[in-house]
This record gives sequence, structure tokens and C-alpha cells, in this order.
Amino acid sequence: MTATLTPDPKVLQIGIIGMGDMGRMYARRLSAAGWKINACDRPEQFEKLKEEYGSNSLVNILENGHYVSRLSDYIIYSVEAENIDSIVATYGASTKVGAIVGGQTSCKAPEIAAFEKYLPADVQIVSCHSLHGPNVDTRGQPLVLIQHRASDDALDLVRTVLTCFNSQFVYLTASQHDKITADTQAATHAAFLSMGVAWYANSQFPWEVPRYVGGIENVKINISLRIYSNKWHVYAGLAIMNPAAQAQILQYAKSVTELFTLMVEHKADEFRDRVYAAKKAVFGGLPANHELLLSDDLLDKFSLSNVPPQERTPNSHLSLLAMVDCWWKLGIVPYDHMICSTPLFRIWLGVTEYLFQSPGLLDECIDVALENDTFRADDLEFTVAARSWSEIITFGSFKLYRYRFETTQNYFSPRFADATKLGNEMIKTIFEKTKQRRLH
Ligand SMILES: NC(=O)C1=CN([C@@H]2O[C@H](COP(=O)(O)OP(=O)(O)OC[C@H]3O[C@@H](n4cnc5c(N)ncnc54)[C@H](OP(=O)(O)O)[C@@H]3O)[C@@H](O)[C@H]2O)C=CC1
Ligand SMILES: O=C(O)C(=O)Cc1ccc(O)cc1
Repeated sequence: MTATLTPDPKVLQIGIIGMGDMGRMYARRLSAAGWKINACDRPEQFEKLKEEYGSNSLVNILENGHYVSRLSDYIIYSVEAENIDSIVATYGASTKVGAIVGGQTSCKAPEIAAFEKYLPADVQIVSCHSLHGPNVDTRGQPLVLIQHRASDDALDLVRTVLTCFNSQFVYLTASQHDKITADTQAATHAAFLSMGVAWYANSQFPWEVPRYVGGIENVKINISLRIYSNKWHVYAGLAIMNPAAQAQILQYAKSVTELFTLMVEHKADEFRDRVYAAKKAVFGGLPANHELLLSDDLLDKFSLSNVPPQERTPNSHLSLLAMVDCWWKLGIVPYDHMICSTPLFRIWLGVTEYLFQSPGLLDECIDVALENDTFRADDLEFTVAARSWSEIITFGSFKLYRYRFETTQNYFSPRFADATKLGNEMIKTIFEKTKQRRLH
């Protein structure tokens, strides 16, 4: 039996368990739209949070998830994916009779399993996932809704509450969600994580190195730093806990290794044929009059470096060649996922498209890869890093993931503020450019 839920801000109470970056963003936006929020983080954060939200009469800070659960009609768990099972195990039984429960974790299989295991049978399950970070403008961004164990009325209520984000709702099952987000996020993150580790291993701050000047380099640097400025567990969770993601990261490392091997063996024909076969598979279906997502001007705008873009050094772009190779080998057509894409994925797709579709650029990159040693040491470190991330993820080691992530994070941390500012502008500009593509 399900209780009647009224989508009226005067009556309905929304619970948020986990007041980290995403939980706070939800609390801020929902309370600004007039909804009553009951929220908590770990009990040790109670006093601090109470003080912080003291002036917001719509945000009621409580000591723990039991108090949030017994009062609220729609509860969102916004906690680390790794801990979802134990947190739902702790608070699930306190859920108000007939309430709706959802989660914000990036991988839905473990979240849904925890809900099914610990929530009383009268509780409905509608999960969600905002496909962007906490500091991105929510307007127009994909927001996945999963009507897992719930009536149409319950889904309607969740939609009514989350409408104030002005995001674009995408309706999926939990397994569709995990498959698509693996396609869009897993190898994308692996590429940027590997760049960071490789630069660190070579003791480089790439924006200070003249060979790292130019539009594509700007994107690599900004996005890599953006990822490293975030919390390690966000990326660890979605890579380690999603089985589809592991296969993709493994393929990405394989593509990097095989292409690098062909490069150092100078197997020019085999290398060129492979890159062109990947190009045909991934970009072959685009219409002849297809306009590139990104342009030179746009890419040059977002630089952390002081070296003028005219002094650009051609690069082998192993990370990008391997990305397209990986999509080809896995049968992924990235354009099919625009409706469910994150800002980073759209940017990464834009850059790969720019490299593969700008006249002359791909051939220049192939020539550099085969004949020029300028980037050889960087490419070697990149290959080692990609393999190492793949091993950590396949082995499922949160501990080693955290260590590798945080040592690299410390190295780059002085530049996070600048990179985040530029990254936000870049995301905004590219978002405008790619709007048409997402909607059609
Ligand atoms: N950041 C992002 O870009 C996005 C993240 N997500 C997903 O959203 C979820 C939250 O991410 P995010 O906000 O970035 O991470 P945070 O680490 O900032 O937030 C999680 C919060 O939950 C708290 N927490 C842990 N255990 C409990 C508990 N028992 N009771 C109450 N609170 C608890 C954590 O405390 P403590 O730190 O002490 O453990 C932390 O404050 C993750 O699953 C992530 O994958 C989804 C979309 C985007
Ligand atoms: O855009 C990206 O890929 C990000 O890095 C931000 C992000 C992280 C985790 C998610 O579940 C969704 C978005």
C-alpha cells in the first residue's frame, strides 16, 4: 500500500542524506524554489551544518539519516557510491511509510541493490542522476530519472520537485543508465586521469612547457585539472562499481598500448590504416555538411599558458587517437549518447572530432606519432599511466585509486582555481555550441 503524496511545497518535505558538493547544490536549489528540506551529513558534521544553514529557514539540519528519513516524503541519498550499501542499511528502515527514495550516485546497480535490500516494501524507488558537477549551471543539462519501483504518480512528484533545475529529464532504467554512462564517462575519465599522472611522472606543469601550446592542449590541461580538483571517490566509484566501465577502461589502455607499440616500431602503414579504420567507424556516419563542434578560435581562447598559439608544436595526440580506436573496438558511436552526455564528454568528443575531421590535422598528427620524438617520453608515460589506471580499476582497489589520484592532485593543486574558472567558461561555450546536437 502506498501513501498519498502531495506535491505541494507547504506540505511535502524533501530529505537529503549526504551534504557534500552535490547534496548542498540540491539543498540550495530546491530551497530557493520554496521546497522544505530536511538534511544531514555524518553526525560529526551536525553542529557545523546547523550553524551554516541557520539563516535558511527552509533547510532543517538534523543529526543523522534516521531523523531525515522519518520526516521526509522524498529522500535523496547523495553519498559516496562505495558506502551506499552500508548507509542505506543504517537508515533505510527509518524511511517514512509510503515515502519515495532515490539516490544521486553515479552508478545505479549497487544503489538500486541497496534500496531493494533494505527499504521497506511500502517505500517507492525513483532514482536520479544529474549528469554534471556541482558548480555547473543545471539549466539544459541531462538529469536522468529512474522509475524503478514506483507508480507514475511518484515519478510525477519527483519530476515536479526537480523541475526547478530546468534540466532536461532523461528517462532510463538503471541498467540502461549504467551502460550509457560507462560509454560516456569511463574511458573519458581514464584519458584525463592518465594525462595527469603522465605529466606528474615527467615533472611537468604542461602549461609551462612550450610544446604544450595550442587549442587541443588547452582542453587537455583544463579538463584534466578539473577532474583532479574534484573528489577522488566520484571517479573511483563510477569506474570500479560499474562493470561495463571496467571493460571500457581496459580497452582504452589496450588501444593506447597497441598504438604506442606501432609508433615506436615505425609500422607506418599499419598505424595509419588502423587510425583511418577507427575514423571511418566513428565519424563515417556524419553528414557531409556537418559543422565541427569546436573551432580553432574557440579552443585557443581557453589557455592557462602565456605562450602565443602561433608557436604551437604538432603533437602525436596519442590520448585522442586511442579514444577513437577504443570507441571503434567497442562499437560505440559517441553521437548516439548526446542526450545523456556530461559536459566533459561533450568537450572530449568535440576535441576528437576536431582532430579527426579538420583537414590535414589528422595526417600531421600521424606523421608526428611515427617520425618525431618530441612527445615520445610523454607518450611512454601516458601509456604506462593508462595501463596502471586500468589495473587499479580492474583490481577494484579504492585504496590504490585514492593514493594515485591524491598524489597527482597535490602536485597540480596550486592551479585548480584558474583551471576551474577557465573550465567553467569552456563548458558554457561548448554547451551552447552543442545544444542543437543534443536535442536532435
Ligand atoms: N561531484 C560530482 O561531479 C558528481 C557526483 N555525483 C555522485 O553524487 C554522490 C555525492 O557526490 P559529491 O557530493 O560530489 O561527494 P561528497 O563527498 O562531496 O559528498 C558526500 C557526502 O556524504 C557524506 N556522508 C558519508 N557517509 C554519510 C552518512 N552515513 N550519513 C550522511 N552523510 C554521509 C560524506 O561525508 P564524508 O566526506 O565525511 O565521508 C560527504 O559529505 C556520489 O555518489 C557521486 O558519485 C553525481 C553527479 C556529479
Ligand atoms: O562531466 C563529467 O564527466 C564530470 O567529471 C562530472 C561528473 C562526475 C560524476 C558524475 O556522475 C557526473 C558528472
